[in-house]
Amino acid sequence: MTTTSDKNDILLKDVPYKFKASTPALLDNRSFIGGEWVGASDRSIFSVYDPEDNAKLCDVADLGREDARKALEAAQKAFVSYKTWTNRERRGLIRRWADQIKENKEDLAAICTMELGKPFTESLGTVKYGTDFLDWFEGDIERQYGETIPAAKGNNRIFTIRQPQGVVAAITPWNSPVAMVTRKVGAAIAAGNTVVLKPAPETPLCAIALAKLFDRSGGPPGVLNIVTSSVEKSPEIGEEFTQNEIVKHLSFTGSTAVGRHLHAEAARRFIKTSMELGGNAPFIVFGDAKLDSAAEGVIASKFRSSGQTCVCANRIFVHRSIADEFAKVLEEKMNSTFTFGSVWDKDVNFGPLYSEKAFTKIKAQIEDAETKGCKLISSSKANGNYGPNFYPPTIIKNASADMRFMQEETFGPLAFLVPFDTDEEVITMANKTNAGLASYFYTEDISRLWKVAEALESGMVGVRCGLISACEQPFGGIKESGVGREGGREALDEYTEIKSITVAL
Ligand SMILES: NC(=O)c1ccc[n+]([C@@H]2O[C@H](COP(=O)([O-])OP(=O)(O)OC[C@H]3O[C@@H](n4cnc5c(N)ncnc54)[C@H](O)[C@@H]3O)[C@@H](O)[C@H]2O)c1
Ligand SMILES: N[C@@H](CC=O)C(=O)O
Repeated sequence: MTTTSDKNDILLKDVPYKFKASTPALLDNRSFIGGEWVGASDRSIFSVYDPEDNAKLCDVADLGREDARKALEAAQKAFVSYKTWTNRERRGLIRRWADQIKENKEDLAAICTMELGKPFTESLGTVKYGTDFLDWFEGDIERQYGETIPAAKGNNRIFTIRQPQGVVAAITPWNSPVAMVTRKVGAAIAAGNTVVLKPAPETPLCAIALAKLFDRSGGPPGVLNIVTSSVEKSPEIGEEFTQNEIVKHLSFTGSTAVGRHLHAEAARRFIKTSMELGGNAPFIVFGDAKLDSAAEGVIASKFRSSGQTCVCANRIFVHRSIADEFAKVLEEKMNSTFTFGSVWDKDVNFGPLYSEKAFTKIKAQIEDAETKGCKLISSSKANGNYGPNFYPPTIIKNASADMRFMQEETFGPLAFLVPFDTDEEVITMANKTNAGLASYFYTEDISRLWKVAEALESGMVGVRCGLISACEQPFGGIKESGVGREGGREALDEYTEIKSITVAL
């Protein structure tokens, strides 16, 4: 365990050399509990690294179970008065938070680029996507209606109201450190709950910055708490979240393996869960598809964030009659779309993987494909040295169903093209996975469009569209991709309890 010698040593003294923002004010390395900026009670710290060169960026407070308990208690205390706020008052808070983020979007994007390695221009897009959720919840919160239900007994009158649940414990992944926070925390707080958030150890700085902006928006102490922790200590935070009776809802986004464990632990105490887990999206190009637009769809879906999103196309099925021609069109688009270089250069739109671990995983899928005789075509423009975790956008022709990527998320920029012959065959292959998050397909045939959209086993389907993520859409999966929906009209329902009230006249 690494510790600091002095209680105040944790405070950042030097701004990390990579942080190119107008003001360093948003950058902090402490946790936020009950409105106070704090280090770990045992003073331990962990390091955050730069994905562009693996150099250390800074140390961050490494909180443990006891600190998590304090944060839950602070959230519980805050709930007592926060639950009495009217919907309009909460709406005002969400509005001010969103405005603060918009005013500081460049600084927040710079923090995202620094800790995730996302090109700065893409980070600005991700900050906008994250703020969209707050705009959406702000609009929705005053429309949380109940119902009047005709009673079977003549003298009874039944109606329903929606109430906040209490303390929400939230855990987020590294791959979308702004939007995954606002999508959860924004909905929970808009609905009247208080929150303890544990961000990913790889990208805690965006969550800390978001809490600073929440604080500046007049968020009451304890309504939002941030508990930063290392990879080693995250499981003990998870234990506290699932065992402490204060927690009424565990909202998790991350891998299916960790989600399965937390879901089972939460079930022991009947804690409500929202589980946004891994995907393995099929992307089908039928023989009648417009090849240009299908190739654009693959570029958008497969290579967004260098292939590191849960909804990225993972298995690309192409009808055999157009397979060679499609690979050519895709290669041309790939070569004309991406610009490589420093992630701080505004023209650069493709960055490194987030870590050495991610790089090792995709290398294993590449070796598997090469051993099985596949041909790899990498972007011809990626001819410089872009750092140790960089892998160029790559097409893998003639991939087959016996390869590793068919059953595991690639989470990297590898476009595996698998030929198919019939609609029935491709739907069977597309559904042959435990994941069920997103699916995509391209066709010009209206009857096929409906049949395939209904047959695909996933929570979300993109038809002639490679980018489906939006604040107004119910985002979530079926099968082992999770439970519940975030965003859309369903989001606030997820964070409220429905209560029926029967009045006898
Ligand atoms: N469905 C969605 O909306 C969605 C969105 C983004 C990412 N994801 C998925 O997330 C995964 C990538 O993220 P990751 O690598 O950070 O996932 P991960 O499951 O390893 O980690 C996610 C979070 O859980 C924490 N964690 C790990 N073990 C824990 C434990 N025992 N108790 C408590 N917390 C624990 C981590 O520190 C991190 O904060 C991919 O599978 C991706 O598909 C899903
Ligand atoms: N950021 C992604 C989620 C998965 O990684 C999205 O919302 O599209």
